[in-house]
Amino acid sequence: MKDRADQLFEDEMDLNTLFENKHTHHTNAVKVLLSLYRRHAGKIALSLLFFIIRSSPVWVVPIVMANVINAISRSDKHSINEIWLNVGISIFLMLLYIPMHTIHVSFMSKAIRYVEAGLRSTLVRKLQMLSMGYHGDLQGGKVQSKVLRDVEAIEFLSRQTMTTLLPAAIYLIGTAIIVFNKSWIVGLFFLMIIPFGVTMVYLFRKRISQNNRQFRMHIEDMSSKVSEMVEMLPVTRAHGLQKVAVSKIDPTLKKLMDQGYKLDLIEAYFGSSSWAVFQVFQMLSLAFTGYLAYQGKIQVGDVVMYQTFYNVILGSITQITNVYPILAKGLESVHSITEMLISDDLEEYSGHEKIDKVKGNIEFQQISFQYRNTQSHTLRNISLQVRAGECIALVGESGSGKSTMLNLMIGFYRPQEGKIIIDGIPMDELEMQTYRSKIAVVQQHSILFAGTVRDNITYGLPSVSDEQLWVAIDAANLRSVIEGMPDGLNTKIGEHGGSLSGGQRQRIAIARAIVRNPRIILLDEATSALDNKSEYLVQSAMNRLIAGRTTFIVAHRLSTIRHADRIIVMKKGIIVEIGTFEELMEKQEEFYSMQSVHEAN
Ligand SMILES: Nc1ncnc2c1ncn2[C@@H]1O[C@H](COP(=O)(O)OP(=O)(O)OP(=O)(O)O)[C@@H](O)[C@H]1O
Repeated sequence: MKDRADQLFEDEMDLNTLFENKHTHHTNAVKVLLSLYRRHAGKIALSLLFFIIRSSPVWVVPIVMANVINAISRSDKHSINEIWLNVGISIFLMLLYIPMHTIHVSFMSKAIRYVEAGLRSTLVRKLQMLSMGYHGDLQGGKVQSKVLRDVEAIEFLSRQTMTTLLPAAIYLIGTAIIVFNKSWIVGLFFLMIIPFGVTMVYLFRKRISQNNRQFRMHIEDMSSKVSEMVEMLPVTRAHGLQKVAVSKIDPTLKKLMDQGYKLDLIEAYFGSSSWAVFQVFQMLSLAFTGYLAYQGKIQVGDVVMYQTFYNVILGSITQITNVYPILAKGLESVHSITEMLISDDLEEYSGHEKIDKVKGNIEFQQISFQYRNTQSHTLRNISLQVRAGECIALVGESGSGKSTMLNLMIGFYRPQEGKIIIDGIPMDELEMQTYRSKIAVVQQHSILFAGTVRDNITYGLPSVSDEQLWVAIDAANLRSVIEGMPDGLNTKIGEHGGSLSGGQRQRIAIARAIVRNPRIILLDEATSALDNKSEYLVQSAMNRLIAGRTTFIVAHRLSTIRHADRIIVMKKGIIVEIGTFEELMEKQEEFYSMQSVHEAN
């Protein structure tokens, strides 16, 4: 039973609705960021309020300094108590900084952390909703880069906005108000710097954001190449192709390095130019207020005060301009994530009809199917009726469309023409999650994850008793293997099942299927040769799995083909023959010739 608090947290974390209404691919990154933070507006307002209180020394201290200097320089007009009072107020405000700053950070951090966790969780949810076609197009590394790197950049952007940008803006506005109150001539002089800052940001803005976009693309490219390289590692080593593999990555790294260097240079040029311009202005300001004091228009202490205020204004503008490149980088990441979150390339089927008991009758009606980005149809005009409990072997040359048939049955892809009907209900109307919970898929390369043997077998099932588990394990011929493991069912297996043999991995996948008690089984029989004993163990486990259930097997072994109720022979996306083993052998056509080639080999 899920905790109520957990459920509330989960609901709050799901930001998908925020992106659902946006059908444009040019969503403004700033707007997206604002909508992300909208639900935390209260926390941010409180955080800023405490920030203003904690920052009060910035404005009070220069006034105190001026008061003290003026009191000293005109001691005939001021009492010594003024000095004590001024210093006392400053010290009080400085001590107040400690609690006020902590409260300010705690409100801010809550808002940022929520958005960060919310974005990650929304991305993960979206990944589960996107179609298999989308995942096919997108390389794995890119997804990782979005979930890890881009969310981090957005967190950094938020943090910079709240710890640098907004504070600098508050300092700037607060100080300007005080200076204008004291002397509008000095105020006007100070404000002359602002147009300079704005012009500078504008000039650099375009170049920096273009460079950032290119840099991000290079990083995504690199991470997908590296993950591809890691995946290919066994093949690469086995063929002694290490040099080739490395040389495929080097040019990408070089491009990334060049682009990064270009970016650093632009940022350096941007930073140094603004520094120099502002320093010159500071000297001009000293000359200006010094001149006013010389003329007797302001007091000596005021020169110090204005100079300090000038530094605050200068510091704020420098901070705002310096933080711009970081903001640009973060906004680029917002853009990258938005791309994925607004994608409407969702799961192909969205029917609502739940079937409680799947019997396993399957009908293909005139199916034609073409993968996206391909020129021709992978399946053409497929019609087939399968009774519940029947075992169908799919055979045919490589690329003839056997795995595609299985993919269509799982509902990964939707045929452009024709219908698939399950127990009389068209797949379009079916609620996919309940339907799929009645299907078991055993692939050629059994996908295992890092975790215990038990977790791998019961994957995703809420409650499986030990008794049910052992029945499945026995049926999959795994008892002796598991009993021989150091921690039995709780033994950890490495990622992708690295510590198990091929046959053992297949049998774990078979146990995973058996424990689900599916009505429809889709099997991609492993082509890799197992030794006789292992083959026997896998085969007998498989026979127990498929007994009495509708089964489709992409079959490579003669024993499997022989025992199937019907064999479907495929060629270039169409069904060329259907029949039992004996019938097809008697016909002496496609299947017969395939078998003779097979035997000759
Ligand atoms: N995701 C995909 N996108 C584009 N084309 C694909 C995709 N998957 C498969 N194809 C193409 O569809 C055709 C049929 O592939 P399929 O995997 O169904 O064949 P198969 O009969 O199972 O082959 P094999 O026995 O080699 O596994 C092939 O030409 C293949 O290149």
